[in-house]
Amino acid sequence: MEKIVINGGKPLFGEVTVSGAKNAAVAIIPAVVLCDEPCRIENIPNISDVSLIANILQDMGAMVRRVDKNTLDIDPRPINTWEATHDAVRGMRASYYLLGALLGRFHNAKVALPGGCNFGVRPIDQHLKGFAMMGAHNELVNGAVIESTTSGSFHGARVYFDTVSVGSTINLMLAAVKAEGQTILENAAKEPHIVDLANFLNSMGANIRGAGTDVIKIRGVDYLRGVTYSIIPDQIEAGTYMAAAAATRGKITIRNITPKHLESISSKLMEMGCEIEEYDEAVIVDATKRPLNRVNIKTMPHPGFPTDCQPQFVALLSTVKGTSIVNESVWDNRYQYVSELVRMGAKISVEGRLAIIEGGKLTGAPVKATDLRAGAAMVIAGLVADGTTSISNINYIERGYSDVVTKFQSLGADIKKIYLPDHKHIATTA
Ligand SMILES: CC(=O)N[C@H]1[C@@H](OP(=O)(O)OP(=O)(O)OC[C@H]2O[C@@H](n3ccc(=O)[nH]c3=O)[C@H](O)[C@@H]2O)O[C@H](CO)[C@@H](O)[C@@H]1O
Ligand SMILES: C=C(OP(=O)(O)O)C(=O)O
Repeated sequence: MEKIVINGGKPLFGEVTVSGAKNAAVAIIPAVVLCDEPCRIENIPNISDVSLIANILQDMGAMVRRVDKNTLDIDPRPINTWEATHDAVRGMRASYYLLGALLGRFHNAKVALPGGCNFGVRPIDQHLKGFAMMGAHNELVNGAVIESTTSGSFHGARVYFDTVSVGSTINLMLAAVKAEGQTILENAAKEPHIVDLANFLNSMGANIRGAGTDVIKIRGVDYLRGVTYSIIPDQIEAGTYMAAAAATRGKITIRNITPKHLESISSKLMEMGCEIEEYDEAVIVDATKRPLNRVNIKTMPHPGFPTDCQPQFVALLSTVKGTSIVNESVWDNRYQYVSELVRMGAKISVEGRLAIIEGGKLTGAPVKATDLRAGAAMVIAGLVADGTTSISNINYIERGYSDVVTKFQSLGADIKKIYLPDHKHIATTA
């Protein structure tokens, strides 16, 4: 078993470089399935979700070659199946993008239901509604696999999403890129990774307009050429380091970022009393100047405050005097980690979608990562807490954070990863 162990209480100082965005990488890699030539993808984060989706493509016949730690060459031409039903597919959320990509390429797809972080129910009704409007017949097989089939014709459609959904917007873009005619997506999500995916597809010859607004128009094309493409910086990883700098009352420079993607996070930190200096591709967060203020936060689809930074900011607010209220408006059940922060002395009560946080002192404790960003929240709490925090289930953290231990070490944190022998059952004799 592996754990992250932190001796807390040291403010962070120095510089850290953000990796490529997880949620862009895990959409762009399956999008390569639609391409008619090989592609090179750069600035790929070194995380387990990327390895998993790359392995899934390889199992389907794609030639995948790791050029270096952050670059993948993918030749999708040898893929000769529209089935992805093995266990790895269930190991991550974004594997459901294979539904849109395979429908787009083969007009048929059979893909296992996805996994990903557990926030209660994560429905895919809007994805399936869109595929059906484009001519697919969707069936849930044995409660575990979605089979989407067509009689050959797969065409554009006007799809109005009942809810703003990142996954459905991406999946429908993938399905529509090579479909016959025009697809119009209304009430579409506007996250930076949606724009990145559209830029990637357009660089290959797709015809997508409006990504980043709530109406996206896609005219189907016949051929997508191979390209070299570099993934955008990770907004959420950047937001995590920003929260960590504030929580430890430190001052850090975060490089390889897009300031525009961080506006909701920067403005919340400024409201708390942090000083933020923005450059073209860097941001400095300075929390050394004055005591921080309590704030309220409501998570929203982009450009609102991202739900994927909610746990990290709850950890930060647990250290800030006064009562802060966080309203999680995207997910029904994204506070499962709160009981772990409470072990560390945080005073948080959860009422439905609200977390009410009474800021104070944190003390090191053994805690677990209950999901990816919950794990990041434990790291932030551990960096602030008096004493030692050990975090288990760090495989969740490694789903989405490249080199998290070395990056925090470079900011002066006393943090390390340890390997513990697995507990063996010792047989007893009568
Ligand atoms: C791999 C990836 O990019 N994951 C992100 C993606 O997840 P994901 O794409 O799964 O999240 P969505 O944006 O689709 O979900 C947003 C809301 O819409 C609801 N919904 C979604 C689809 C659907 O068919 N029906 C429906 O009701 C969900 O229950 C949720 O309440 O966006 C989330 C919201 O920013 C982030 O937390 C995840 O990190
Ligand atoms: C929830 C997340 O990821 P996923 O949708 O892949 O579970 C996340 O990145 O915070």
